[in-house]
Amino acid sequence: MLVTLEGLDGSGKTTVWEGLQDRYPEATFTREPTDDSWYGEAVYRSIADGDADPLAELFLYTADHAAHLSRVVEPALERGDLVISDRYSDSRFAYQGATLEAWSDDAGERALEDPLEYVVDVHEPISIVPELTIYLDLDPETAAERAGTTNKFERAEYLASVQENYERLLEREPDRFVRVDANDTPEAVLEGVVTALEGALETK
Ligand SMILES: Nc1ncnc2c1ncn2[C@@H]1O[C@H](COP(=O)(O)OP(=O)(O)OP(=O)(O)O)[C@@H](O)[C@H]1O
Ligand SMILES: Cc1cn([C@H]2C[C@H](O)[C@@H](COP(=O)(O)O)O2)c(=O)[nH]c1=O
Repeated sequence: MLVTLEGLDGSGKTTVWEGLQDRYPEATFTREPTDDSWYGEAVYRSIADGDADPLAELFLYTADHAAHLSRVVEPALERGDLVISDRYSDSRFAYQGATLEAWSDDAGERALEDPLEYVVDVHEPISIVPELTIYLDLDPETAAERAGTTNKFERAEYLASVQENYERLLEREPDRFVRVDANDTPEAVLEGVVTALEGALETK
């Protein structure tokens, strides 16, 4: 079963992902962007470039996703593992959807009518939809504060448009997403996530 953790920068995904490793020692834990491939390295170069081309950046992230799927996710699912990924396709839908929304304002004829839908469509033939996605819900100001504004995405204004996109995704697929309040203590957030995960494992 493929389970993904999503939310704004600083919402606590990595803290939860690390906490889950003690609870589910047999599971495969992975992340996007990948941190052990040249595809992931290319993505991190793009993140560090405040002037990166937004469309090129989308396809760098998507290339990293394709390699992540074929090298890590699919083999683990074929073994029957529980796979838990810290970020996955929804991050692209929400983040690159927001970046491309801003880009479209000045793109003239190249403007995308609905950037989020465009990014979803790019993934449709190549990706695997998670069975459960846990959304750690936190307001953009607290998220930016917790994240410490270390990269170009971690600004409250940008995160507000990312949050709007996440809300659209939750509305589209209410059965796949479970919302967990990320304002709680780290321990309470982890318990909320474990409860959601146990529920999904039971109905499997
Ligand atoms: N529930 C919580 N309450 C308060 N602080 C938290 C909570 N969870 C995590 N933090 C703190 O917030 C910061 C960001 O947490 P974390 O790295 O887990 O977030 P993230 O969602 O993975 O961020 P990013 O997407 O930027 O990697 C860390 O300093 C972490 O200790
Ligand atoms: C997978 C993915 C990530 N991002 C952004 C979100 C973060 O600001 C950075 C790095 O992620 P991390 O979890 O903080 O290490 O990349 C993105 O814009 N699109 C994506 O698909």
